[in-house]
Amino acid sequence: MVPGVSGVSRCDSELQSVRFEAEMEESGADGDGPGLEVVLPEEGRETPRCPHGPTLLFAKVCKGGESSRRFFACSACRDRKDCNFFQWEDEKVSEARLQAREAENRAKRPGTAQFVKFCGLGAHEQRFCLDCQLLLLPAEVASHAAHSTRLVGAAQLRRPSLLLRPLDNKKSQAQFLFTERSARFLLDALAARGFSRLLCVGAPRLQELAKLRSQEQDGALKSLLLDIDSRYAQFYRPDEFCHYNMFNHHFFGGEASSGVLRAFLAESAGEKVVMVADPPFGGLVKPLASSFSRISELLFQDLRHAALIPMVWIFPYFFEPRILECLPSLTMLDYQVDYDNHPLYKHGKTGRKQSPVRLFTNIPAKDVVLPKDEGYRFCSVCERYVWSLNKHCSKCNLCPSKDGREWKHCSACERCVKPSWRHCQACGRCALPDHPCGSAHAARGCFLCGSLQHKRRACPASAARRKNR
Ligand SMILES: C[S@@+](CC[C@H](N)C(=O)[O-])C[C@H]1O[C@@H](n2cnc3c(N)ncnc32)[C@H](O)[C@@H]1O
Ligand SMILES: [Zn+2]
Ligand SMILES: [Zn+2]
Ligand SMILES: [Zn+2]
Ligand SMILES: [Zn+2]
Ligand SMILES: [Zn+2]
Ligand SMILES: [Zn+2]
Repeated sequence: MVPGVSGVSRCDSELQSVRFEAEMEESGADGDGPGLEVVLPEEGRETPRCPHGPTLLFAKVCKGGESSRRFFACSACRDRKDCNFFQWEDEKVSEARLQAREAENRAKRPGTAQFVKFCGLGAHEQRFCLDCQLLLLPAEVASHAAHSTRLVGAAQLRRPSLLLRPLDNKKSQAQFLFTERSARFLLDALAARGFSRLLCVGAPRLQELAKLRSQEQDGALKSLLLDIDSRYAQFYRPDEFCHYNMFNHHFFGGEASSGVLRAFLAESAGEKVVMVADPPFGGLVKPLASSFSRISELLFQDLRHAALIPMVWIFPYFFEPRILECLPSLTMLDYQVDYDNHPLYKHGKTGRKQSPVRLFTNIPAKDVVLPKDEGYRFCSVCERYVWSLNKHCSKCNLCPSKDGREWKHCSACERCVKPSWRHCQACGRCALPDHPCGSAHAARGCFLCGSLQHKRRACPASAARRKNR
């Protein structure tokens, strides 16, 4: 295993890691411990490339604020089985090895779309190979004779997310697909705000439902899908899909492909464009935020100021501090997103079993109307729609709940806390009843310098380190 890589939640949405994060959050640890930090490259600095595009630079943060020797690793895959790229930052790589690497990267690029040719076939010729997950042209059928294949009709071609097997690789893509309820809510809410161009980043089901809706409404809604799952290229015209890695803003199809996004954004002058991104739930908030900022730059290239594209970033609530640290103009909404093929994240559950997945958006919260019949209401003080159990606290002057449970006010802490927490006299704060009482952990001191006044991210030592770099 690559040193350190196994210890961090990368592009990973498996249940376990999400639950782990949830438990950390529940215990008050909020992820402020030892781990890997992504160091974003300075402007113009090239990083070595793996088959998934430019790699990311990682630094392991140790107690005392020192970071160990830094290294490059794949941005998209956590498991070495999926991508075993590893290079120390200061390692010298021979020209021969660079060339071999480039040849390997080229060989791993997927084939091009054949959607247009496939659509021209007769109904009795349109075959899909279930084993290879490929649409087959007549000349290709013989080589799949030993596989299970089936005819596909126009209706199936319009719903690729029902035809394709969701990628369930726990350590990479883990595709959780929206329920009709969540997808419909998103499309309705965005249409109500007047958005007519939809950029779906890692949201293949949303793209197909947007397209279906558009066909019913004379092309009123235009959408483009950016996703690392190249199987989707088979179902779309080249101007509807880009093979894209959202952790490093890499277009596998090079200039031609990034040009598709540029054209999509440029054409939207006068039409309102919105981006909906549903990344795999992992810890790589910083690179995601960086990619979304780069997409925004393409939209606002004529403007001097750094504006953010209207967006909805779908992610678990316990990433709120990290997301807001990177993109402070976003706010978290109470809406609970649920998924078809996820055992836990289902609508109607209560307590800890509710979906932890929320919307982070720069659309004003008061304008995103959450459905009353699903249990949301408008808080006129907070000026946003909230979940029914999120009761307004007059002492905090806000609706405090993040996790969907009813929080309660602690007058000693002077804030609202989770229902399972009790005020601990020894620690002088609220915590779970079985917390490690009196320990440094319980006191939530800074990981780097031990101060009780701030957390690692706000540590002057950490700021100094960043500046030095
Ligand atoms: C949690 S699923 C979201 C699917 C969405 N809920 C839907 O129903 O349309 C994550 C999506 O991101 C894609 N993905 C995973 N890693 C990616 C990467 N590095 N770059 C771009 N897309 C990625 C997956 O293929 C998948 O479609
Ligand atoms: Zn890779
Ligand atoms: Zn096959
Ligand atoms: Zn309120
Ligand atoms: Zn309160
Ligand atoms: Zn308390
Ligand atoms: Zn205690």
